[in-house]
Amino acid sequence: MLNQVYRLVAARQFEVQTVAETVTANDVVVRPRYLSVCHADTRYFTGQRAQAVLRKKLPMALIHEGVAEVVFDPQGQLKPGTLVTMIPNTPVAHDPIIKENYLPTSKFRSSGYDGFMQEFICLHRDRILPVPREINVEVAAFIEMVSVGVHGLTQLQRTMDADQEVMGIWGDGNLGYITATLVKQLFPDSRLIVFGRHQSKLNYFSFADQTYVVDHLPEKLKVSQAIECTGGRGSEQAIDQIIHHIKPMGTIILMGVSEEPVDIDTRTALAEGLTFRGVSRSGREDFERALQILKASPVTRERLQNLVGLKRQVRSVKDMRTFFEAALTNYWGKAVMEWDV
Ligand SMILES: NC(=O)C1=CN([C@@H]2O[C@H](COP(=O)(O)OP(=O)(O)OC[C@H]3O[C@@H](n4cnc5c(N)ncnc54)[C@H](OP(=O)(O)O)[C@@H]3O)[C@@H](O)[C@H]2O)C=CC1
Ligand SMILES: O=C(CO)[C@H](O)[C@H](O)COP(=O)(O)O
Ligand SMILES: [Zn+2]
Repeated sequence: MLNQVYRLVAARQFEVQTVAETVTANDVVVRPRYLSVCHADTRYFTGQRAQAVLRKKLPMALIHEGVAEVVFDPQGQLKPGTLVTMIPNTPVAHDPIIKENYLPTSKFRSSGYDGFMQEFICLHRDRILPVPREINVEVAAFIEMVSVGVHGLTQLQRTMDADQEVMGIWGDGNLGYITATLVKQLFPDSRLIVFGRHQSKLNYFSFADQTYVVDHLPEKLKVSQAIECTGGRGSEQAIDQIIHHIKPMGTIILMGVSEEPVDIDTRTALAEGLTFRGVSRSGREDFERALQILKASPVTRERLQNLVGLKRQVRSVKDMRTFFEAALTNYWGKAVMEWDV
């Protein structure tokens, strides 16, 4: 099969390249319909990664969040037109202990391997899952980020002590919002507090029990467990604040990505017996759990609909660049492309 792949070749520059691909009986060919932008993609688009990283990874098709429709299933199990979510992590090995998203051999799309900005995508059949009809296509575009939130909270459940009284989320952006909606489903009896930098963004978290702008925290405020969803330079301040506002022996889930190493007050972390758990990406089981939650919970679907911040049709290489530029200045929510190339 000859495929058109839309690759980032240098900062802010996309090019179409024709690639010959072999479709085996274990694959399914899909056509992307709606694609959603992650911070990881904008870091490549703007050339924010280290030069050595860019040299190694580009040219590469961006995007690892998206929904597609089936074009051809060699086994005839999936009908053409079936809406599917695509799992960007592609494991090439199995380990009884290490999850697929932490295996160094796994290939992750739009991080060294071509992402979803393609005419067709040929995926192994275990890398797609049908999307229940209850889920709106724009929300379906960012199921991957929902699955990362699910993975983070699953890891929290496996690590934390018995105290579920107050869950604290640091970060008032996309990941913070998604994780907050999931906390309401997975920890229904807990109080949810969201900590952010912008009152105008915190206003969207109307379902949280409390929100705070981070420069006005009551000294005595304590959370039982904490989830960091800030990333970038903000994560140092967030981690420091978490260390000083979490109860002894609490667990801190770290999800934000920082280009530079950040300082951590280990003296206090040691004295209070804190646990830090890094969480990155997700695997098939997290996608399955995310789909179950979305199917079963109309209120979660409604809340996630509020996260669609920018939606535009993309039909050409020129549109791709214009869309990414618009995504960079989009203040609230996910930027979703209606992929029509
Ligand atoms: N682990 C994983 O697998 C994944 C990680 N990520 C990462 O998560 C991070 C967040 O992504 P996303 O939500 O899309 O980004 P957003 O920019 O939408 O959200 C981050 C928000 O956190 C705010 N913030 C910054 N510093 C603090 C602070 N100290 N306390 C509270 N809030 C703060 C930011 O404000 P301001 O803009 O003013 O700085 C911004 O509003 C990124 O680094 C992204 O790469 C994303 C997906 C998956
Ligand atoms: O967004 C993510 C998962 O959804 C990850 O943060 C992303 O994959 C990290 O990749 P990279 O190392 O290329 O920045
Ligand atoms: Zn991502």
